[in-house]
Amino acid sequence: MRIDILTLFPEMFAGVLSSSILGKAREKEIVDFHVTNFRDFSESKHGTVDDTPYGGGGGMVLKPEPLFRAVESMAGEKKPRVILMCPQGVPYNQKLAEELAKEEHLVFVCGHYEGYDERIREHLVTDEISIGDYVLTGGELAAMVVIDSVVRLQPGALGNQTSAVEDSFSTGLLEYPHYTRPAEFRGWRVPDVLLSGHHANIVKWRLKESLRRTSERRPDLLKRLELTAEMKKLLAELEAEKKITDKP
Ligand SMILES: C[S@@+](CC[C@H](N)C(=O)[O-])C[C@H]1O[C@@H](n2cnc3c(N)ncnc32)[C@H](O)[C@@H]1O
Repeated sequence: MRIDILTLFPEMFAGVLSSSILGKAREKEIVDFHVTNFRDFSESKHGTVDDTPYGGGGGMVLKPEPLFRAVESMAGEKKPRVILMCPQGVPYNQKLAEELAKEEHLVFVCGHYEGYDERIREHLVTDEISIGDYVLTGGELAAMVVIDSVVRLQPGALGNQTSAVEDSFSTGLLEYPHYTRPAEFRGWRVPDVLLSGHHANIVKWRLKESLRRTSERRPDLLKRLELTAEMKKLLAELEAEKKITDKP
């Protein structure tokens, strides 16, 4: 997979793209990152990339020419998916991460200042993504969030460390709790089933705890999920347990 990042602050990416899973994915040639300062594509000799808004008002607006020229310089047989990081975009989630992870080439456009010339939205980008209902100073941190979540889904990126299949959201549920050694710490014991070595019981316990956690923390996720017969049974068990503990 190739990932291009168009930014006015390329230095922000150095640590993130060379560390941990992303750094290893790059070393293993699973992903190829290209970070470009789109100021280099400015038509003005001073490298101007922004201007005041037509109609007046505060803040500066990113001009269309540098970003169009930067994207158009990426000659390739297939047109890349060009993603504008933007608080007005589609809310980002794991489903979208999985969809983007299948692409061969992604281009991230990181904005700054007040916003973009609307023609960038209308005629250059294919997607607009928001990482949440809050406003950042620039699109760089938002792009890093999306890139991290997409790269870790590439085959081989996580090595044999772990699998993304059971992660929260991939299954439609929040993940079950984890424990490691020691089996007892300050009097708090690891659930017996995890020490039992009984694989089928462990699988069942994990599913039940995933359901418990999701129904407690994110009931909205449960509502969207197509429940299997086993899930329904486990949810009924959880409900019965709740009734017992709720008793005065
Ligand atoms: C200060 S913000 C501009 C906000 C804009 N005036 C608005 O109200 O929509 C500057 C840049 O940060 C990025 N940004 C800010 N919040 C974001 C979010 N929640 N998700 C993705 N990108 C964001 C975008 O690239 C945006 O162009």
